[in-house]
Amino acid sequence: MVGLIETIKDRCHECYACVRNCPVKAVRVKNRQAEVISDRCIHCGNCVLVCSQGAKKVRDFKEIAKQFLQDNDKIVAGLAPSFPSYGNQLSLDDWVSYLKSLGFNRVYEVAWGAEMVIKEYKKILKKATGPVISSACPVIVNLIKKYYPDLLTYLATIVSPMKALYRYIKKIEGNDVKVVLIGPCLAKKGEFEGYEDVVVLTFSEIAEPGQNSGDYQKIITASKQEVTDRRNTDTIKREPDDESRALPLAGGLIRAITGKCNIFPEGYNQVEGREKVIDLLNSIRNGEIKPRFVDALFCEGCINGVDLYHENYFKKEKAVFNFINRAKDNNVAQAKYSETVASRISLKVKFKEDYRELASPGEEEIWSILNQTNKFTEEDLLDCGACGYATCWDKAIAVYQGLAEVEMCLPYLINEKRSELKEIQILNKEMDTLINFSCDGLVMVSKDGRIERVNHSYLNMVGFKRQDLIGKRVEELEKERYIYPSVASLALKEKRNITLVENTSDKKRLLATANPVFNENGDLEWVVVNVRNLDLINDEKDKEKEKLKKYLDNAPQLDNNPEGNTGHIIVSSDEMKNILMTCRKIAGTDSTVLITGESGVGKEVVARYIHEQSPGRQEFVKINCAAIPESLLESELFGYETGAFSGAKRAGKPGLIEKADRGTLFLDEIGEMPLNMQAKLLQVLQERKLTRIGGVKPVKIDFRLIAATNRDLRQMVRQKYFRQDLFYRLNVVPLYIPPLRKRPEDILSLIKYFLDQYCEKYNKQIKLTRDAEELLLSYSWPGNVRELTNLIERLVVTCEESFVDRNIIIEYIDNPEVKTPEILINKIMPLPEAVARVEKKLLSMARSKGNSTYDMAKLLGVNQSTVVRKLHKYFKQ
Ligand SMILES: Nc1ncnc2c1ncn2[C@@H]1O[C@H](COP(=O)(O)OP(=O)(O)OP(=O)(O)O)[C@@H](O)[C@H]1O
Repeated sequence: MVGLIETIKDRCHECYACVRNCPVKAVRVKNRQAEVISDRCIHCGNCVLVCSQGAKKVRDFKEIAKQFLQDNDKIVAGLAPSFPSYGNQLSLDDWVSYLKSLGFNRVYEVAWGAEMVIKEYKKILKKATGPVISSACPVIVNLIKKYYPDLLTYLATIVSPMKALYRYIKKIEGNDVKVVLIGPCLAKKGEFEGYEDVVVLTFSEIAEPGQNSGDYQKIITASKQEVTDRRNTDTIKREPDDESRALPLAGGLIRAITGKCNIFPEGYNQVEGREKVIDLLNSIRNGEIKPRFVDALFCEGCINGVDLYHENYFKKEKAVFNFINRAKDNNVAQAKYSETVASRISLKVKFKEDYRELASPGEEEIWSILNQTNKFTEEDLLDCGACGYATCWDKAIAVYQGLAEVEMCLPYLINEKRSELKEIQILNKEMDTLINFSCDGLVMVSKDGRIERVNHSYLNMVGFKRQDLIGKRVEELEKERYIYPSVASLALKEKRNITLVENTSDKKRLLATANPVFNENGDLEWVVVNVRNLDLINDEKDKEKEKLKKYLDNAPQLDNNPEGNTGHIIVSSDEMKNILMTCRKIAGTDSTVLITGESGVGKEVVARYIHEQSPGRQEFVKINCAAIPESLLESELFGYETGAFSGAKRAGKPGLIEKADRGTLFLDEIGEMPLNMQAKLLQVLQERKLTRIGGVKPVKIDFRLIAATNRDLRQMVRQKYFRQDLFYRLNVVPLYIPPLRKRPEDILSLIKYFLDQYCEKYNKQIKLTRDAEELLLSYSWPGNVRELTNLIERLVVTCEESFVDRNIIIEYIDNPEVKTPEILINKIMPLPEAVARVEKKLLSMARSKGNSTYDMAKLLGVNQSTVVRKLHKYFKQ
């Protein structure tokens, strides 16, 4: 069913003013739009008045009125007695002239209907003893029908003045007449809904009827002379009486009936305005008062109806009094009014109850709704009223009843948005970091061809400053031959990936690939361009590369290493060189780094390297999450305030995180951190603030976090042992350190380095033979660099020989696997030797699987005697 008041989609911006101001909560918020529920609405129009966005639209009957005027010869208007208050306060003469210029045959004052109705009230009040509530205001009628059905018997069964006039017009003008009633009230429109021969318009609607239908403004300025001929020509014996014309003023009806006003508690009561009306109805319902008659108006008099609401009240009141006192020229002959006809018209009406009860939830259901917006205790119920409901409890009930949405809670939304914003800001920062530290040039171009983002590498390549490029059109740069041909411009035109060589004004050649990015509707949004300096790619002697090589050859010193094994970081493999290069690139930022790799590969060494490379960073604070007992971890990390718990030091203590302020916090073995601590750490990372145990004031901290683990964190996230949100927060710059066996180039450099170190330390002279080196090279190093340093130290300390060969080394490697080292072919060797190695390896594998030489023979697909022979050959068994 189409309601009288609709919401204009998209104009509604969730301010909930209509929810707040609807006296009967007939506004439902659905999909973030506040819509009026027509069968709960009482047509008071408050929602229309309070909506600052103009999102509430009252159904338009202007078209029907226009149709009446076009199609009918017989059309009359009824003008409500509040007309003097409207706009420029035209006289009755002017209104009649104007309406006739629109095509109306005759104009009736609704005051005639009021006169009929007043007579009827006088009649029934002579007899009635119990409460009689006036039914002249359709909002009051709707309110009682829908929300006070128990008071329906008190509602006067008399039609409103407008309806009385309508019945009179039909009688006097004939059934084929069409009627347009004009007044300030929205509810009157609803009162006549479903009628085919009558519509109700407001003063504003008739004063601005649209282009070709008369001109209200002209009438305002026209001289009386010009419009005289358009006046009513019917003669009447008298005008409506003053009381009827004063009906739109507060207490108008009671004054007309009794000649006095507001004489409660003697039995007659006058009540206007929504709060007072509702109080009065509640009091009657509860038996607290029993007035004989109530003149009830929902607005403060009809002169305060929705169409007149914004005008000054006293100006409006004065205008009506002036009209009654003939202060203006109102000598227009009135439409025909016959008292005999009027006296024969029935003014009776029957009102039907229209009460619809809503489901009421139990306490448990209400709390479960409240929980959804983080309200778990009474203290969480702020009752701020921002959602339109006076209390959080009322709002939860409205949610249950389908009138409100859970998310309508402003404090909750603000909190959510705040964290979202923080998240976005962090993501943005992280994205900037990634973009800026990419070696490739990156450019983001909007769909209208303007450069929106560029990274440092790109600026270096093209030799422009950021401000010279941002907002510039790629086509312009192409035209001016700064960067040409433009791959972005081409991709924008052709909407596909394109790679080409761009030239710059300083004669550089750039290999540029443009990738168009489309939105979900398939429309082009941006073009992202990836750029590499072609000259650098091609030039082997490129300065950058030389610089890099030089740098890596003279790797910097590390200090403050608790294991005390190394002063250097030794790298020879390309993998490790690349890792160090990334470390240097990110050193200047505060991006979080996650270092993964097997135990002993050098994760801590790399973490310290990043710290050393970071300019201005103060302490390097290392926390081994696996080493601190769970019960102490929180106080160690966060510190505590004086007397935070029994046994706490009297003076309190800063935590390790606080100690890392302006430095680097290295969380080793992060995978071992308990889940509850993970949540707390996440909060610190998000807010960059921490609160000591027992403290209330958060302390701001600025640190770079480097986390390391040898566990598979992704797998742990899947198994719910590790928080996904924390994982993403840590995995901003992921660094994976490969195991030593995957980078044999590092093995020999490390052996040489540690041999020199320990020989010097223990004053020894030891050299490794070639086959000893080969054995170490082919060993799988399950304990990685740590195992290597230990082995070398043990060797130097305990070995008496100056030349250590393969057989000696075997004794130092207690892992049985080494005795059958992994087949690693990194050099040409005699075929028999290679065959022997393979056979030995296969035999040892078969021996670990099979229980007997027969089993081994089966596994290897040879005779048992062959197995015995080969075992003897290789293992002397
Ligand atoms: N590239 C390297 N150059 C010199 N020494 C290294 C290198 N990599 C590791 N080390 C040494 O190996 C030992 C282990 O390194 P580190 O503690 O950094 O490994 P890790 O991967 O963090 O170990 P864990 O898994 O126990 O945390 C240390 O003594 C360290 O100095």
